[in-house]
Amino acid sequence: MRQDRPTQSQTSTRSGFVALIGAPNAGKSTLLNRLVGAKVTIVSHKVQTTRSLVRGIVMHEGAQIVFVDTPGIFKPRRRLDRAMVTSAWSGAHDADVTCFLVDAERGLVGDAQNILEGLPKVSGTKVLLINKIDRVKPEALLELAAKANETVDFDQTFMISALKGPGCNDILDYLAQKLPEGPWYYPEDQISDLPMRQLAAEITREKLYHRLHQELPYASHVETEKWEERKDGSVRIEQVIYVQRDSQKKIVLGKGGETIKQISRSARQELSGIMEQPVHLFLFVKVRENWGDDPERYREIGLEFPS
Ligand SMILES: Nc1nc2c(ncn2[C@@H]2O[C@H](COP(=O)(O)OP(=O)(O)OP(=O)(O)O)[C@@H](O)[C@H]2O)c(=O)[nH]1
Repeated sequence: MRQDRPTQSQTSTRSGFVALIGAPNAGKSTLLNRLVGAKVTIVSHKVQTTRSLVRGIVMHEGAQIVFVDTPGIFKPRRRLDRAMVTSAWSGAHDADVTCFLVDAERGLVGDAQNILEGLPKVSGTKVLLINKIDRVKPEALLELAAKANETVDFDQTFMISALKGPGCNDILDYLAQKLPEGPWYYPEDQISDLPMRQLAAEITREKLYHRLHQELPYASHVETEKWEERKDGSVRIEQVIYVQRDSQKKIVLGKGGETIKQISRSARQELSGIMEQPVHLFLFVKVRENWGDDPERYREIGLEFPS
């Protein structure tokens, strides 16, 4: 999964992989987008938004820090769940540094506690990030930090608010000096390794999450099928939203196609902004009953198909 370290000898630079792991909704995607300074991964108030490993690249004080945003780790039930959780742990096992993000308000309960107990098996530097400090009293933070450090001997602990900013720059300062010496993996101006087609599909999926409040988004999946750069400088993108039932298709379309129009409009606006060019976005909804059991769909998302 991770790339081999480039072979040319260079000693003045540092580089490495940093996995962000945590329970669903801990704030991993929010943190990654803040550290990178741009949107590379989707955020929603619903859990389990991130499905595969997304890399966000930060240049800081001569170091290239390649963050790997993992799906939230939770007790898997469906096949898709299993693939997501396996992918998250493999992100940690491959990394030079693993940052465990905890939601300060929720504390070390349920999934967060299970991850904490699994962390001793992960090698490399381990960092505790206590997030959402804007939501709790300072005393509670110290208690939480002490409790987590009883189970895992963290190399460093940071108190942060990924949403508001405090503490986030300190993480970069620390990581920049902690990563091993070596040449950079990616060009200096690259901020993500997510192909544009996939990012475009993720943006539409985010709009689906925001727009529809039922259980539906978990049963849906977006793929970019066509991508055509036009002579006038615009791009024409066709995407398919896969759902599992006819009733779900109706919900996505909405009355007179109103819902899908709104989803399309906000996805198009965001994409045009990111790509700095006009975008024509066409969305289609298809029913595919068993997409959750189809290996091809997993490959598209970037996950291993669990047996
Ligand atoms: N108040 C507050 N809210 C935050 C903070 N960081 C993240 N959030 C919110 O927490 C929610 C979940 O954030 P995400 O970044 O999607 O969480 P995630 O860990 O990537 O979630 P999954 O994709 O489910 O694994 C969103 O509504 C964020 O706005 C923070 O520092 N303070």
